[in-house]
Amino acid sequence: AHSYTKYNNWNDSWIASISSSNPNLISKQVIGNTYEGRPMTLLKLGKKSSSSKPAIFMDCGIHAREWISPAFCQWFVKEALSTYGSDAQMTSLLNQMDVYVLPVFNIDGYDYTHKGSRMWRKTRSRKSGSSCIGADPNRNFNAGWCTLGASSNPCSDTFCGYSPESEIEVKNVANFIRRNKAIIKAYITIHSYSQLLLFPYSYTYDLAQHHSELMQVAQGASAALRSLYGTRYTSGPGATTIYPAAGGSDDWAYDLGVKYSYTFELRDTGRYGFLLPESQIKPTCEETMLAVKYIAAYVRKNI
Ligand SMILES: Nc1ncc(C[C@H](C[SeH])C(=O)O)cc1Cl
Ligand SMILES: [Zn+2]
Ligand SMILES: [Zn+2]
Ligand SMILES: [Zn+2]
Ligand SMILES: [Zn+2]
Ligand SMILES: [Zn+2]
Repeated sequence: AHSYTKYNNWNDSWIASISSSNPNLISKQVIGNTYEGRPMTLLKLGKKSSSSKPAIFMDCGIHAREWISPAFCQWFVKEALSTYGSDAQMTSLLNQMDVYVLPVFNIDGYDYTHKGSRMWRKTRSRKSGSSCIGADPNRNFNAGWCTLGASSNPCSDTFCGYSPESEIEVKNVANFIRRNKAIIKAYITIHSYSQLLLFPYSYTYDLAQHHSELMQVAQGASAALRSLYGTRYTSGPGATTIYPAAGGSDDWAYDLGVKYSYTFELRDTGRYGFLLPESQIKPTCEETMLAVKYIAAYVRKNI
């Protein structure tokens, strides 16, 4: 059975049940399949409307071993549906915008961490000529592709792929965002761990055009997050806040024109790392809800 306070392996039973639970607020669409043929189902949250509303796109599970990430996307969907009508921020958000949620980006890799090696990070694609498997989806986007902080060695955990968007999962998501870039006002991608709120750029030390605004919003979101349990986050551009690296989804979305583009690195700071205990799922998700709702509210007021 499904539990929001356990790490569930990917299975479309939750997707199927949650996406049919409230036709006025949630629907689903498959944006393509993974390398191993699993459907990438995108959930669309928002008050049903005949015309398309401005939207936020959020993905989880780009990196297979970062289990708290998909747990958060599931939590967000549950909270959105259960607090719509009672929570003012969530009600306004879903009335005025749509929120697209991709609960698990890298399904093949995520499934492999349950059945194979827990510390797997990449996709599970195979190419003749190499015995090594997969590429790092967050080095495979067409944003300074493979220029720094990535490897062209297929056996590396940060292998950038054979070309930009060579990974079908990356291609599927990039296509959806490209097709909908007129309505997508914000991109949020959830990772772990380190407790960071990152924004462009990672592929260069140059400051983004909207650096000061992005920093302001990040600091507000981190403060909202800290207000619940005191969890401390560091905000800043990826290059100086974590490490310089190219091919990331946030940089790509930003350069496409999605101004509010953020990467979350959730709990913790290294004690458990990727193996965050299930006892921390609830507190981590509740505090992160505050940060995501802060960003969403800011975007909504600045459409
Ligand atoms: N644009 C980016 N934004 C964030 C990060 C950090 C994540 C942390 Se898991 C990664 O290494 O892929 C990396 C890049 Cl390349
Ligand atoms: Zn389940
Ligand atoms: Zn499992
Ligand atoms: Zn990651
Ligand atoms: Zn990480
Ligand atoms: Zn809650």
